[in-house]
Amino acid sequence: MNTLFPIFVKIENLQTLVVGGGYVGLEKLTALLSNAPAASVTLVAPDIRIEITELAEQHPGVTLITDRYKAEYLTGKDLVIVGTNDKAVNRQVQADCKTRRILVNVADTPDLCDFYLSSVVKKGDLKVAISTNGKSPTFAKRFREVLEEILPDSLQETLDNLTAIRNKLKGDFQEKLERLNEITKVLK
Ligand SMILES: C[C@@]1(CC(=O)O)c2cc3[nH]c(cc4nc(cc5[nH]c(cc(n2)[C@H]1CCC(=O)O)[C@@](C)(CC(=O)O)[C@@H]5CCC(=O)O)C(CC(=O)O)=C4CCC(=O)O)c(CCC(=O)O)c3CC(=O)O
Ligand SMILES: NC(=O)C1=CN([C@@H]2O[C@H](COP(=O)(O)OP(=O)(O)OC[C@H]3O[C@@H](n4cnc5c(N)ncnc54)[C@H](O)[C@@H]3O)[C@@H](O)[C@H]2O)C=CC1
Repeated sequence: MNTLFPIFVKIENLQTLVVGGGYVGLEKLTALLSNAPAASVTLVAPDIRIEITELAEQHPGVTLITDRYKAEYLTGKDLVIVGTNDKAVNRQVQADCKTRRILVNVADTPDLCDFYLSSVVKKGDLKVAISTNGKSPTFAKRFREVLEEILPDSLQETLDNLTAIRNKLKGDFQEKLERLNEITKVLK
C-alpha cells in the first residue's frame, strides 16, 4: 500500500539544510530552487561542486558552508536533505533530525526518509507532483516528460479565467461550488 501523503510545501517559509555538496547535493538544491528561487537553503559539505557555488551566486537565499556536518548546523532548521557519500554521516544526520523532530530526507536510503522529493510538472500555476512510492524515480522522470508534452500552454489562460469567475461568483459556498463544477464539466 502506498501511504505517502502528498502536500505542497511553501518552502520559502522554511529553513532548509542540505548536507552533501556532490551530485546529489546539486540535484536536490536544483530541485528546491527551480520551484522556489528565493528559498532559504544552507548547504554544508567539505567539498562543494562548482555548479553549486554558481547556483549560490545566483540565489541570495543560499548559504554555503565548507565544513563537515556537525549537529549544530541543525539549529533553526525545519527540513533537512542529506546526500553525502558517507553512509555513517547520513545515518547520524537522520538520527540527529529525529531527536529534534526535524523532517529529513536521506536521498539514497528510502527507509530513513520522512518524505520523498517528487518529479514536478509545471505549466503556469499548475503543478503536478509524481511519486512512484520510491519504486522507480526514472519512471517518475519519464512520466513527467509525458505530462509536460501533453499539457497545453493555454492551460494558464484557463486557470486565469477560472480564477476571475471564482472571484466574481456571488452566493454561498454551495452555490459557488455547483456553478464552478458546471462550468468545468467540459474538462472531464
Ligand atoms: C526514494 C527517493 C528519495 C529522494 O531522493 O527523495 C529516491 C531514491 C533514490 N534515487 C535513486 C536514483 C535515481 N534518482 C533519480 C532521479 C530522481 N529521484 C527522485 C526522487 C527519489 N529518489 C525519491 C523517490 C521518488 C518516487 O517516489 O518515485 C526525483 C523524482 C526527484 C528529485 O530527486 O528531485 C528525481 C527525478 C526528477 C525528474 O527528473 O523529474 C535517477 C534518474 C536521473 O537522475 O535521471 C536515479 C538513477 C536511476 C535509478 O536508480 O532509478 C536511488 C539509487 C541510488 C544508488 O543507486 O546509489 C535511490 C535510493 C533507492 O532507491 O534505494
Ligand atoms: N537519491 C539519489 O537520487 C541518488 C543517490 N546516490 C547516492 O548518494 C550518495 C552521494 O552521491 P554523490 O553526490 O554522487 O557523491 P559525491 O562524491 O559527488 O559527493 C559526496 C559529497 O558528500 C560530502 N561529504 C562527505 N562527508 C561529509 C560530511 N561529513 N559532512 C558533509 N558532507 C560530507 C562531500 O564533501 C561531497 O560534497 C552516494 O552514496 C550515492 O550512492 C546516487 C545517485 C542518485
